[in-house]
Amino acid sequence: MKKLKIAVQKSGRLHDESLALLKDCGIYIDNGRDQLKASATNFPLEIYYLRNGDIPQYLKDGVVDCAIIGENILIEKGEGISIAGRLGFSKCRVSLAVPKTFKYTSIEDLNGKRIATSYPETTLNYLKEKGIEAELHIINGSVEIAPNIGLADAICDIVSSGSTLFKNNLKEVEVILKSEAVLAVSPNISEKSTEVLNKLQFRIKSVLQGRDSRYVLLNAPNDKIDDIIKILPGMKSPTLLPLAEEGWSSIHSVVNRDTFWEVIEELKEAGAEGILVCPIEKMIL
Ligand SMILES: Nc1ncnc2c1ncn2[C@@H]1O[C@H](COP(=O)(O)OP(=O)(O)OP(=O)(O)O)[C@@H](O)[C@H]1O
Ligand SMILES: O=P(O)(O)OC[C@H]1O[C@H](OP(=O)(O)OP(=O)(O)O)[C@H](O)[C@@H]1O
Ligand SMILES: [Mg+2]
Repeated sequence: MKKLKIAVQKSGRLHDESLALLKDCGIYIDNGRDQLKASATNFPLEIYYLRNGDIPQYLKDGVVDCAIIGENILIEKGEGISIAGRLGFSKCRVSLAVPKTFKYTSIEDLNGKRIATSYPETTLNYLKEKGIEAELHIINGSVEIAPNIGLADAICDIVSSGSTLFKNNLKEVEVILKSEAVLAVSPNISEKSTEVLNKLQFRIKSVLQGRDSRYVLLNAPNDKIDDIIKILPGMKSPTLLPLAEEGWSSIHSVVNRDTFWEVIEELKEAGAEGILVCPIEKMIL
């Protein structure tokens, strides 16, 4: 089978979780730490370790078929590259920020100002859309320092927890876009490689659905079953099994990770006992 070429960030914020995702997909990679290229031993996949910022060009040129990349980089320079799926990690936003002392009331306040950024296209497009003209200073890192050293009046950069802005006496004033890691696909991918990509995507989806869900098992007296089942959605409907003790049953179901504490409280109130919550490795709907 033809090998699918996938780009993964060589080092940085996306690297570890990208490899963990492939591992959870059951893909084993023959790895030397400083290798630029590696092969999976049990799946037709070749991994290219590249810089996140360089990956769009490799996708456009068809050097790689697909990539795990920050969505914000695709928005900046990924024209023509499609997104096959969102991966749920490296969540952040690209925002405009100004010094805390700047009396900011609206985007109009940035007219004629100097803005430092590593994302010139994203910044310019946003300003253009709002009818604002500003002078851009393109820098590759430590953008948040620019206002403090007199290089710019404002910045446009990645914000996650906000602690870098806070440490540099800046405040976020406009969110331009939200981003997370995505699976991006080259416009030049071949039909044969698309077949492998579809298999990979199926595995990724099963892993992500599993990560988002919890398997819940509980015991309940039979006269409480109807009330409990109303609380539990399940994949199709909850599983119901009789316990050895007469008049009792075991109920199994799948609950969303983000809501399961609330669901557990409701279940207890409805008469559930001995509740177990287990992780799900893969979930295929
Ligand atoms: N603080 C953060 N919190 C969450 N996600 C982030 C954060 N900073 C960056 N990201 C996301 O992770 C991606 C990679 O960031 P990182 O700083 O590791 O590399 P980079 O500077 O974009 O790239 P390169 O690999 O080219 O050096 C970004 O494009 C963004 O999508
Ligand atoms: O809101 P926060 O949680 O503080 O995160 C935001 C910071 O994270 C990123 O930098 P990173 O740590 O990746 O350093 P880099 O500039 O070397 O890429 C980004 O460029 C911001 O500076
Ligand atoms: Mg960074």
